[in-house]
Amino acid sequence: MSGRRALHRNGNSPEFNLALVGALGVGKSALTVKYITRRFIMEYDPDLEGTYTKHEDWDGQTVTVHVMDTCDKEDNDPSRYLKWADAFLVVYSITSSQSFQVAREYMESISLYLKSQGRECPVALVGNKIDLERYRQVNKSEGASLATEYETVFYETTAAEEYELLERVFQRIIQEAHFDKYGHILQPIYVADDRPMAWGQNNHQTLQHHQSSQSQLHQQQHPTQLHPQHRRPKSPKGTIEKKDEKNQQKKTLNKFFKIFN
Ligand SMILES: Nc1nc2c(ncn2[C@@H]2O[C@H](COP(=O)(O)OP(=O)(O)OP(=O)(O)O)[C@@H](O)[C@H]2O)c(=O)[nH]1
Repeated sequence: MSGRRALHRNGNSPEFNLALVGALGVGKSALTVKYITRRFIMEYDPDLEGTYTKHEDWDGQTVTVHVMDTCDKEDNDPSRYLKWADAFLVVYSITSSQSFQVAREYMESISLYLKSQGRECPVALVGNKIDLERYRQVNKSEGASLATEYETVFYETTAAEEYELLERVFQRIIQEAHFDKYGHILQPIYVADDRPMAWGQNNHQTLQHHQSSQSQLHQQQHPTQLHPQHRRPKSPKGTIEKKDEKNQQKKTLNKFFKIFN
């Protein structure tokens, strides 16, 4: 093994706050718990808002991910998660057109909030419950087009089936959040011939495992995912040099995603 590893710039362990938002019943709790525990649990208290933490081993370093399963009620102030989050997953259920409308409203309000703060932040639009295809009310193309409108990535997934189906959603958003927060790419481990290998021991992934899950996911991803330069270009911060450097790194990031897809 060549041991080409990314060293974290400031020596601290990367840490991210991800907020899942969306209408009631779309599966925010199910996705959160599945990501944290790899288990699908059928019922949750609908009024319970919780934050869960997972430590992942990426490229030999511990990445700490805090996930907030939000529960918006009329009198709740959304700034609790808008201020807190480094990245957002806007979730709807493919079996509910109404939840898709709510997702649209979330996309708009998050976008307005970030603009008002001069912030850039990764957002992913996630259509959940694809195991319930026969009850589908929201076409994949509608999801893709909403994501394109807001220049975000788009996934369809399910909390009820293979862990890998949703793992990729979280991994992608974590990688983007890492790039935005720390300015460099969280790299996978490399083997001697420079091919990506496992993402980390705690992820229990082998190359073969990873490739098969990626090929499944490829079917479900919107093409803009493979071309990050086509999305989220708004409100760049910092100097032009910094921007160029970031663009260069984004291209590299893009290359990694191509490798995995
Ligand atoms: N078949 C299927 N059911 C799911 C999936 N995700 C969630 N569910 C079910 O949908 C229902 C609502 O899921 P929750 O995770 O509670 O949804 P939520 O978005 O957290 O909504 P609240 O708990 O009401 O805030 C539960 O009965 C889950 O078991 C999925 O991917 N597939």
